[in-house]
Amino acid sequence: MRSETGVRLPVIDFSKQELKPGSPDWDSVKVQVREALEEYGCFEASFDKVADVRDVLFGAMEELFDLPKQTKQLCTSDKPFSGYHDATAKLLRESMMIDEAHIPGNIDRGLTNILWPQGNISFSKTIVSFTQLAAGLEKTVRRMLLESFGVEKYMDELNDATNYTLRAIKYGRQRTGEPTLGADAHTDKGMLTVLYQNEVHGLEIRTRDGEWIDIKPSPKSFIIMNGESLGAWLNGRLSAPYHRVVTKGNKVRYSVAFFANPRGGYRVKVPEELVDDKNGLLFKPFDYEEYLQYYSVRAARGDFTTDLKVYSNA
Ligand SMILES: O=C(O)CCC(=O)C(=O)O
Ligand SMILES: [Fe+2]
Repeated sequence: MRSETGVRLPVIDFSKQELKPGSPDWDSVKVQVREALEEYGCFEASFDKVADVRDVLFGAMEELFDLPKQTKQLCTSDKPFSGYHDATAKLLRESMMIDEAHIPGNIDRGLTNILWPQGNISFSKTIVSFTQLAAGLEKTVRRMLLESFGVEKYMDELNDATNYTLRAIKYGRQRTGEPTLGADAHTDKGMLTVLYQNEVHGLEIRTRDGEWIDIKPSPKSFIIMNGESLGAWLNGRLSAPYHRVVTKGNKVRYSVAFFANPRGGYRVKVPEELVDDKNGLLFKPFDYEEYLQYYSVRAARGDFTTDLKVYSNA
């Protein structure tokens, strides 16, 4: 976790049994979450339970990406970045993304039944257990943040408006040994991202001082990252960190990105409690999926700089 610059991402412990709202442990973790997101836009969340699914999860990912390309390509979607995306001449990254991944049955319908028409119960079970852990952790972090900004009354509204999207990613082996770009520098567009990876590191985060730091999470940790939509909803009180993936060795890197995104059709609007004479409104209400569409057109041209400060400036 210590990079060449000496900067270390905060590690916050979410494994305590008694992490219940209002408890002393909860209040202490809440303060750490807010400070880490203010400083870095992300942190390492230590969460012992994920160790139970680790081996089967990366086994399932190997099984998925080892399927023939024509099979993977059956998973399609109209939404930007969703469905299957093959590696390109520029990037060794393959990805498979599924929407509303937290709804029981969607993993079967959108993924397993298409990839394995004869069935693959263990694949579905593995992915569903992972999404439940990740969604639980995302809700805990979001509740802490909302409490910390005094706007916890919006928790249920945001829950109803959340589309959890799961993206399984494979960064292929590269034989040159040279550092290779796996994901261009970008900011995540949704509310919060929960990342989990195998033992091959490569994620880098840009600090406020413009330095890139290597992220080397423990096998028992997720990385939690703030997205642009949450920053905008909080009227600019948090911002989304630029990050990229650079792989160096000749081992395959698997990661799972679990995104909490606002559902299409829901207008993301800054709560009135966060706007006053000293804090004027910075972001106009916006529809996340319209914004993602707008961004994806630019990203396809290699422009990853679009952000809500431009798109939705009040
Ligand atoms: O693979 C990773 O660790 C990061 C992936 C990522 O940044 C993304 O999918 O938005
Ligand atoms: Fe990202």
